[in-house]
Amino acid sequence: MKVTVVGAGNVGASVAEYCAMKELADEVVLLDIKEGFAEGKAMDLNQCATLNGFNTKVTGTTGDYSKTAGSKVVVITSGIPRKPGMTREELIGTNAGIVKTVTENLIKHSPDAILIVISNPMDTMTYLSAKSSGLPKNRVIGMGGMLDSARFRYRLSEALECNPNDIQGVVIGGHGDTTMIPLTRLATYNSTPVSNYLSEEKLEEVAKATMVGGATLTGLLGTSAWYAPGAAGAAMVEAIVRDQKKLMTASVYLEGEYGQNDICVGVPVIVGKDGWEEVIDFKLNDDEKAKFEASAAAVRKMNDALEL
Ligand SMILES: NC(=O)C1=CN([C@@H]2O[C@H](COP(=O)(O)OP(=O)(O)OC[C@H]3O[C@@H](n4cnc5c(N)ncnc54)[C@H](O)[C@@H]3O)[C@@H](O)[C@H]2O)C=CC1
Ligand SMILES: O=C([O-])CC(=O)C(=O)O
Repeated sequence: MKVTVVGAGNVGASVAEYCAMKELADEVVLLDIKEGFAEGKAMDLNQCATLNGFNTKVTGTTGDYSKTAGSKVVVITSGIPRKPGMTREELIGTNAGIVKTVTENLIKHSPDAILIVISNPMDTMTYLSAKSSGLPKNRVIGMGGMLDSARFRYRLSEALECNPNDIQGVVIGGHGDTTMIPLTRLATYNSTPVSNYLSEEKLEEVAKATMVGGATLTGLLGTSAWYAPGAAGAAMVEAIVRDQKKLMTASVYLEGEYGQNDICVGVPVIVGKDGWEEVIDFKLNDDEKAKFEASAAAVRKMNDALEL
């Protein structure tokens, strides 16, 4: 079984590394347009096989899509990342063209694949991929909410001074600095509401830090993050190839769910071998519903800039 990752940069190489480490496929194909880059990353990763004890083979290619043929899952990370001070939305001018071309090329060689879109602005790139691939809606999934939820859980664990794995928490809505919605009301510490332990002010602080999580890292690193984005991408690959039926937040094409139509935006979904299989209704309260509507409106405005 084959998994392809397009874009062998920071995020793509990280997705490929986690996929190899977890042996999620027999072969992981890395494709990039920069001459020799994907081949180099593949060689470096293959030289980890005996050190980390994995049997997945990594193949690198400069733009040869025939090597990606028959992939079960493809992960799209190609495009530019933001620099400090930029928003994700500012990347649309460059990344829309890249994501559209890449999607079309991938589908020619892997018509049965499930697409995981990571390139930013992710919700709009997922919508573009869904439209330009013509694939059934369940086979196009945007990765953002898993990362944002992981950051939310981590920030909550810092505030509670506890193990992050004891925290449950979900972020829905758009994957943008102002559009994501950390669902503080539903977050728990081993099944007990986090509000039992943290003040309103502290919870607000955690939610705000979560929303600008990507921007904070971009400010520190000079480019955007890759370890947690790579791990989140690989977790979605795993849910598909191992048919885990996991509840994950992902950007998917909505037809009435959460009151939205003809848009890809982050909602809780079950992920398994067929892609995203079902949207789960979290029964939002009025305040959360209003935030979700505003978030979807902002994503929709960005989608309007696309030439479909
Ligand atoms: N959805 C999310 O949660 C996250 C999204 N991102 C986004 O992922 C994207 C990639 O980020 P990084 O890996 O840090 O950037 P990077 O610059 O390290 O890597 C991007 C790679 O894409 C390649 N590329 C460009 N055009 C291509 C094409 N037409 N075909 C094949 N490859 C092509 C480049 O040569 C480069 O190697 C960015 O748009 C970034 O904003 C990053 C982190 C999290
Ligand atoms: O912040 C960025 O531009 C990259 C990204 O989406 C994230 O790390 O959440």
